[in-house]
Amino acid sequence: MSTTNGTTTHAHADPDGHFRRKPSSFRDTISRSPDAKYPAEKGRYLLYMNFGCPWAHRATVVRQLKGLEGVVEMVATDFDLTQDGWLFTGKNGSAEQDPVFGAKGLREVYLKVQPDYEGRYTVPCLFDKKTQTIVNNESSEIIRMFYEEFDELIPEEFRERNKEGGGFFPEALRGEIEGMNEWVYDTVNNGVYKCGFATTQEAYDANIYPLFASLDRLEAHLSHPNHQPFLFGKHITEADIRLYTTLIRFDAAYHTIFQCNLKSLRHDYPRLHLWLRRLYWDDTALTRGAFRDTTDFYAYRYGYAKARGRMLAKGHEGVVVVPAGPVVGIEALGEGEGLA
Ligand SMILES: N[C@@H](CCC(=O)N[C@@H](CS)C(=O)NCC(=O)O)C(=O)O
Repeated sequence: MSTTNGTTTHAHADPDGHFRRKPSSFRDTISRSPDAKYPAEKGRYLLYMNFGCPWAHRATVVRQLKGLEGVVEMVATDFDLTQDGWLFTGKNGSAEQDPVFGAKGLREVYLKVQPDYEGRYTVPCLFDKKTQTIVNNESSEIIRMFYEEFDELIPEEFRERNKEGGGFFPEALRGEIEGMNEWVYDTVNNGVYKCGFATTQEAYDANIYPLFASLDRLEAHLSHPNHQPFLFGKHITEADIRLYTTLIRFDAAYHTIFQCNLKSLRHDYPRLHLWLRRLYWDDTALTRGAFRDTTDFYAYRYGYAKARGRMLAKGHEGVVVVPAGPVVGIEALGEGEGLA
């Protein structure tokens, strides 16, 4: 985090060239219990998000998968991240202005809630309209609240306990899902940022190979009969949701703009690619188009191109990080493909 002209801006890499994501600040919980500090209530909570951010995407896709559209309000900022943070502009899917405070941007919302707040003004951000506080701005926790805590307020078929397979975070698979979350977060979800925001060759090289080792590991994981069509079998779980929001951005933005280009998903990972296409194109009762509806490729191309440009312009003008890929410079000719 740095301050220029009294304006808080977003830092990328630390002085050693490595990007390190800072922990989220608001960590309260909404609960199904009526006497909780934040009880689940229809219309009480609001999710600030935008269509570019993969962490916000986790929350928007779960909100739609759970049928929570009429229960938790959603307000989009513009996906164009400015010097002043996320803004309400009326463009790029954004609301004209913040519906609660009439704020022009998300920073103002954070500062209304906590005037001495010094963290980042991030999406997703789950806001309580009744007490005018931010309940939580950590996507991994917001999605878990969405799985179960609002279940009394939605139709029977969307409730976790009524789902064959036990829902998005089933008891029997918790250990395995948590295990996968850990390495996928570090090397894939956040790994792409560590490559794209690296400002030294050393930082990029330290992260690009672990990223592709993890994609290879995921490809191998999907070859197991118990791991099809989804990562843990017949039912979509949290592991699928958390992987989707990164992989749907992969070829469009991370491969090109963040230099994660040893391989592409569409040409080099047939199982992962099929897994991704199935989620994106599904219109059955399983997802009702939730993955596709919450996906916006232009937001990814624009948002990451701008973010990397801004990073280089801010004191890193001379930086050259040489991309590692493609791993094969040019494919060899096959039998009979030569000119002679
Ligand atoms: N740990 C957070 C990360 C959220 C996050 O980093 N969001 C980014 C957008 S992708 C953001 O709002 N950045 C604004 C900024 O840094 O000013 C989560 O998973 O919810």
